[in-house]
Amino acid sequence: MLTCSDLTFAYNNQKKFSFPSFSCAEGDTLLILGNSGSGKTTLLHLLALLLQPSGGSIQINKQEFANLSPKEAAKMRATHLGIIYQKSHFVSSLSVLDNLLLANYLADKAQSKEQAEKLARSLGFYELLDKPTSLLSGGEQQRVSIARALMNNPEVILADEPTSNLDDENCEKVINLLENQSKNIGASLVIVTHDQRLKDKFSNKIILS
Ligand SMILES: Nc1ncnc2c1ncn2[C@@H]1O[C@H](COP(=O)(O)OP(=O)(O)OP(=O)(O)O)[C@@H](O)[C@H]1O
Repeated sequence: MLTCSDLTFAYNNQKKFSFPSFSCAEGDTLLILGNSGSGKTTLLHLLALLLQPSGGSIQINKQEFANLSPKEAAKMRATHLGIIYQKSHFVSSLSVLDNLLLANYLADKAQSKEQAEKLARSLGFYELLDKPTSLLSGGEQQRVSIARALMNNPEVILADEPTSNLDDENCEKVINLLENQSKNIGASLVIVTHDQRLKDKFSNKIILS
């Protein structure tokens, strides 16, 4: 269970944010909606422990994640969170398989080729495992990014605009994959989006203004 209460953040004196409190249970999905500039990416970066809040609390299964040192935050991010960024940020000199195994390595976990192959099968890119990531299409990169976020069976998955560049058919496919995979491992899925196609699909949502 992810619970955030009274989170505040300021880039400077002019740009201050007070976010609504919310929670997202295991296997559930939370949408963070809002217009451009409303603070969606800022909130996602707070949840990803890339920014530090000026106040409030971020808890995963009652453990506090706000106000960690940068070193602790990096460790917690690698072990408890799976992040799907808008851009994939793969290591282009490595194969798809090695990019997946890197997620294990960065979390100090044993590298599980078995887990990578299982995810590749269920996300439909098994035949790409030995390819360099530089040869992947946009849709393939997205599926590999989802698999990479799942490699360590995280408690929370954060997805930044996962459908923004997709047509209706692929939007539906990617959301279903994300939802099913998160449910499979009992993770809380948080999706930041301004994609209006998603807004009626989930009941748990917050709208930033
Ligand atoms: N490093 C920064 N320093 C100062 N202001 C910033 C910084 N980063 C973002 N902002 C401002 O904070 C506000 C929220 O930005 P944020 O990127 O969180 O919005 P968003 O809702 O994700 O927008 P979009 O949908 O366009 O990506 C914007 O007005 C932005 O200009």
